[in-house]
Amino acid sequence: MIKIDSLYKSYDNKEVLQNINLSFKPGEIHGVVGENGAGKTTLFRCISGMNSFKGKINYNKGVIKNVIGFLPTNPYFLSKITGKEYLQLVCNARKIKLTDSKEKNIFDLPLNKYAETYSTGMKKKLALTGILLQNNAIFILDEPFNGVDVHSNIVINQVLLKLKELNKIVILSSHIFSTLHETCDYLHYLKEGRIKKSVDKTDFDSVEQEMKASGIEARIDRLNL
Ligand SMILES: Nc1ncnc2c1ncn2[C@@H]1O[C@H](COP(=O)(O)OP(=O)(O)OP(=O)(O)O)[C@@H](O)[C@H]1O
Repeated sequence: MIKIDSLYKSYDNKEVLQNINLSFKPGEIHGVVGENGAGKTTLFRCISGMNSFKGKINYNKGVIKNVIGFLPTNPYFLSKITGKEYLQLVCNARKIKLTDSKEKNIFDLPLNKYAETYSTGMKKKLALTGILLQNNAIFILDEPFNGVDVHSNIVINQVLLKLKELNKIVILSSHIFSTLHETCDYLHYLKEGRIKKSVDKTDFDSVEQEMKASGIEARIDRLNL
């Protein structure tokens, strides 16, 4: 289990996460939702050990960074590295033997091409394949569905459910409620750096309504259409 207690994070004296208290158990899929700039990526970076923070993040089964697969919103690849070489590299990092990259290429990516030349969606799928091959215990997926085609979205949905079945901890962000409904067990609504609401599946609609209602009409009125 991952347990976050009283987490605070500031950038240049500006507090972007305040008093975050959350726990994530194996076999659970958690969605983190919130407007742009609410702090989702910052929270993910803190959990992954990429950001410093105040407070506690404990994992009862060892060191998080050794067992975590983090999928960034926009994965970045070194130049002159093919998709196949990238998969080899991430497997080497975990001392995992990659025997047949062709068979593991579930998104039918052009593995012999340089990864930096891939489209946005292809880059995301390559990075996701990489963390799946690493056999991680924890998956943090920052907008996994964004920029990915419909068929791949269905594959990712199925992958998430498989990870749940395998007792992994999965934490993701998305702005697409229908997808969250299909995959997540819990939703955490982050607003201006604070958890405004945490709900289980039976209450997802209330979060959706609350997010949609937050000032939409007043904003549109300002345009004087
Ligand atoms: N490296 C940084 N330096 C300074 N401020 C940052 C940095 N990264 C993020 N921020 C600020 O922290 C706040 C939270 O950003 P974050 O990227 O975590 O939001 P988010 O919820 O992931 O947004 P989005 O939905 O647009 O991806 C924002 O106000 C952002 O401007």
